[in-house]
Amino acid sequence: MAKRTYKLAEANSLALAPSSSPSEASTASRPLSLPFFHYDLHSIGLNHCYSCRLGKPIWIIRLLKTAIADFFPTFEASTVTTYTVSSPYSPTAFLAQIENIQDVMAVIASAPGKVLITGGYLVLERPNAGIVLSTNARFYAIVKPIYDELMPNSCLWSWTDLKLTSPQMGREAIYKMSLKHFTLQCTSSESRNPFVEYAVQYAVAAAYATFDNDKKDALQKLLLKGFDITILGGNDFYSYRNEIEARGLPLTPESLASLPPFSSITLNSSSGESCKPEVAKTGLGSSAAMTTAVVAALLNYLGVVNLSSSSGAQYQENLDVVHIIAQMAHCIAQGKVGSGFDVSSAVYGSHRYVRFSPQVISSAQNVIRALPLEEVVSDVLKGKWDHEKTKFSLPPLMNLLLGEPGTGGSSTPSMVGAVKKWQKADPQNSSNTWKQLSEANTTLEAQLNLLSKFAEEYWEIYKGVIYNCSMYQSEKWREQASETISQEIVKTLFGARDAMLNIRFHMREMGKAAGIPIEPESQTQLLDATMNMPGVLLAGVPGAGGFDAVFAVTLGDSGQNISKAWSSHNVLALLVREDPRGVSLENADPRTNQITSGISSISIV
Ligand SMILES: Nc1ncnc2c1ncn2[C@@H]1O[C@H](COP(=O)(O)OP(=O)(O)O)[C@@H](O)[C@H]1O
Ligand SMILES: C[C@@](O)(CCOP(=O)(O)OP(=O)(O)O)CC(=O)O
Repeated sequence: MAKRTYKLAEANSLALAPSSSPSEASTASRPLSLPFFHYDLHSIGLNHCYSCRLGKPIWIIRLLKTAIADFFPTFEASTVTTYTVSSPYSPTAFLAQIENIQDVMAVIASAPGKVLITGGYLVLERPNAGIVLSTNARFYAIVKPIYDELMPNSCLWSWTDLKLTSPQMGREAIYKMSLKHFTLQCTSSESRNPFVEYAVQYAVAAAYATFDNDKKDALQKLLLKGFDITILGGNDFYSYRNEIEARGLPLTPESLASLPPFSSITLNSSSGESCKPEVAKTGLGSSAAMTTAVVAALLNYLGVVNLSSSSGAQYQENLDVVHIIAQMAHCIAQGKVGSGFDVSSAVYGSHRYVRFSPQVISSAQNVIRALPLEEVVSDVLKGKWDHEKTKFSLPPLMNLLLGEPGTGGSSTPSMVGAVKKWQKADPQNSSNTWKQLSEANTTLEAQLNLLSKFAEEYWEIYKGVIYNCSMYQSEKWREQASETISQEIVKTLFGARDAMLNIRFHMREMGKAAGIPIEPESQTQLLDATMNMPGVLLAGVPGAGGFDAVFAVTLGDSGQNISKAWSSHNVLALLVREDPRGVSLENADPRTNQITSGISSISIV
């Protein structure tokens, strides 16, 4: 066969597009010029990896083969003798990644990060609602057995092994888990991860609580093989401003895109800055997405739920089980029952949320438990979960944009504590502010829903208005509308803007009264400047506010210009966008996808 070179057209899409020459192929759409390596997979020993995995093809080979087979339906493995790849990974790094990535037994689940655009603080109390958008930032959990075979006599053991790896934090913790009480003992001295620890305990207890005796025997065997759990958070969850500055790169999304996937996480120094959390984060809800991904992967692995077909009533019931176990684990690990919107969006995706009544998980909160964990979990599973989730998404042709003004974020629990203290100390003024905030939140939601309705009923007119307005500052929008429907649409755009301005005003008042920086002065200046940029509908501080990344809702294609304008304000536009998908199972280790998308060409000889 003649040597031919193909370009991998899209990240993660395995479609192969012919390219005219190898040199053209190797410059395929990479954001920044990284060093490229060209090598033949056989020469770096990939054949060996291929054959030593009990005859099971490892992902990379399988994916490459699928890609090639798609292109040449008659392709057979034996007809290809050489795969040459061009990749930003050196041969050693490529192999090291691949060695990490295999195993047919592995269950991989992912859950999204979120942005709470309305309802910060209020959503803590029923029946206030919050609008939460899930994002394309995803957290992954990979669960597989530690041992392929059961050890002799292992059926007599009452402990199993748990290994938890967080490569981005350089952490690995080893535990022993009691199969009787589901307690965990950390046998390595590494720092612990309470979110994952509770996720494991509750997921295993949920399996015992729901299985009949036959299934319990099989469960016991599976548990005795141990759990090997790897957690990986997408770069979007973390702040990389310092790295970008240290590398001398511009503060742009392109620089962010040039970072290796699943980069190491920067820890904030604990030099007395009480407002700074442990990890330098963007505020997308990493702990909730992590807990949800681990719970979903484990519940699937153990056979409690089956998320592999994503429709129907059974699927919804399965999601509800993941939601309950993830809420329990997240609340107990955090040491407080928050509103739960972040776990809810990690499970269900974008929606309008009303919290669950906190007493539904009170039996899990009793430190001195009279009941075995299995019964506690069973109780909570059967409890009256009264949270509400209503479909919500941004109106068409509108985009979510996030900008990071500083680095490191704020600590939410201390801000919530301050607001609660103010509510107690000044009940009258605080309830007044809450009432006005609640009205403004409702108005914004209504205006956005109305815009979606206009899009549905008058698509062409809607599209025209949005694209026209996307090019101008809001003060020029009225000039863009000549007839009644267009004028109504523009009026609704202003309705949404005004509601947001109201929300911001009352959030600032609340911050001043409670003595905390909900919309600090620096953010006010940034948000005012942003709302005056062409094509910006609205901007605000998400969730609890503070120094986390700010959000903007932009019209049409104006986002790119806003990223540039932010860059000149020393604000880093993130790569995050709205993605309404909630928790899901994945076909492959995300690091494999990154490898295949990092390969710009394959030459077949
Ligand atoms: N990749 C990771 N590996 C291990 N733990 C992580 C990882 N990402 C986040 N965490 C945990 O989650 C915590 C941050 O969660 P949280 O305070 O809820 O922030 P966020 O605003 O992102 O939700 C971190 O302090 C850490 O304990
Ligand atoms: C104050 C809140 O209503 C919203 C907090 O919103 P954030 O989005 O700031 O949350 P974290 O991910 O915990 O930082 C508290 C709550 O509802 O839990």
